[in-house]
Amino acid sequence: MTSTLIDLETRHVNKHYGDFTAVNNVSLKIEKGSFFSILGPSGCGKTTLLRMIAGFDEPDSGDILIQGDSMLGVPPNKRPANMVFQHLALFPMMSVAENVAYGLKQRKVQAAEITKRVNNALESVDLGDSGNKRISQLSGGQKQRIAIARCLVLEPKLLLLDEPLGALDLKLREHMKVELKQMQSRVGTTFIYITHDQSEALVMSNNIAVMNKGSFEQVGSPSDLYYHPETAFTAGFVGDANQWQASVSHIENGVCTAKVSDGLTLTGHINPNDALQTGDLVDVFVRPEAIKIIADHTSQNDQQSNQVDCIVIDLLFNGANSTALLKETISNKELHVALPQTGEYSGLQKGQTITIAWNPEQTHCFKVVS
Ligand SMILES: Nc1ncnc2c1ncn2[C@@H]1O[C@H](COP(=O)(O)OP(=O)(O)OP(=O)(O)O)[C@@H](O)[C@H]1O
Repeated sequence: MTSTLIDLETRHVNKHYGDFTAVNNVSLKIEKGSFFSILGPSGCGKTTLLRMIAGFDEPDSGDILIQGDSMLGVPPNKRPANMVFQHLALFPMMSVAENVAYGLKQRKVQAAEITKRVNNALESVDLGDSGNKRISQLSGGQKQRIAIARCLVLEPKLLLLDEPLGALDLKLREHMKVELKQMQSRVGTTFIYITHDQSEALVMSNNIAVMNKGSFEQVGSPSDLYYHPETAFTAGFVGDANQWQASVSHIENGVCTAKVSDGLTLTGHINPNDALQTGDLVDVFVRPEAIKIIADHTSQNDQQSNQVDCIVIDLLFNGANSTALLKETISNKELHVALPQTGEYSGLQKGQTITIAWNPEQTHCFKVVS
């Protein structure tokens, strides 16, 4: 039986700045050769965690192991990990190849070996023909790839990437997402990528840790996090969602019915980790693509669960991601509904009243913790 190799393990890692807890009891295991992202809002502790993995900061307690060896007290340059920063520090006076060779020269590697490894590293980032160029001759995305090649040439076990696409414009960022994912699977090095951008994390990663206020909320594959969020924070942060707060009136077989204060009734799946009781408040989440427009306005005196009349406020065209902005007529809440590209709803008009509905299976309810 083959056992999975773990490249990085953190055990109950904590980091405080005075009274403030920046990283709170974080334990994780990252498999060799995977693309792992740490996703969370600004200030949640991502960079602090990555800096401890790289060795720029030490944890107050807990342990960090790379391929089974504790890294406590090991300086950054002695760890088999390299870090790519958002603002790269390429040397403008050197050629591309000299930039990539820099770390190997510092390590006194022989000239012929340096040439071979630099060429391989440039090939791996698809810039095999750019060795003689000046840094100023490269585009933003090419510079970012050189920064990665400069780390890959040192053959680290872990490549740590701190929001490396943050400084690029939107179009280039979209392009680089795909490039980075392909590059990682080509070289096979374990990538640990931190970002506040959920679409970057979803597109590139094998696994993602969602981080909030110094702790991990959930670790899982992109589709796990998207379809089976385990906390309200994950449901709201990963992907788009419509959200209500409602009071639970009935519980049966893992499903609850809850009423929004103005009368809208919602039915959805209860988070298995919540010990929910009648009368509790729940946050209820429904994805825009889970909602169906079931009819032109049908006047209903008897409101059914997960069904409501809405007025079309606006149609937000964004190619395949087009949505309708609606206002539901019971609580006046604004909702986003995905518009399928089949042309099904092409006749929709601003100001029109329609009826929408959605399935309890695609509705997630989380107990509000006061
Ligand atoms: N050296 C420090 N001294 C005091 N507080 C710090 C220090 N470094 C970070 N912090 C605080 O710790 C928290 C986490 O910071 P960190 O940089 O890890 O967040 P982040 O998730 O990477 O955010 P961003 O996406 O904005 O970079 C923040 O509230 C920050 O103000």
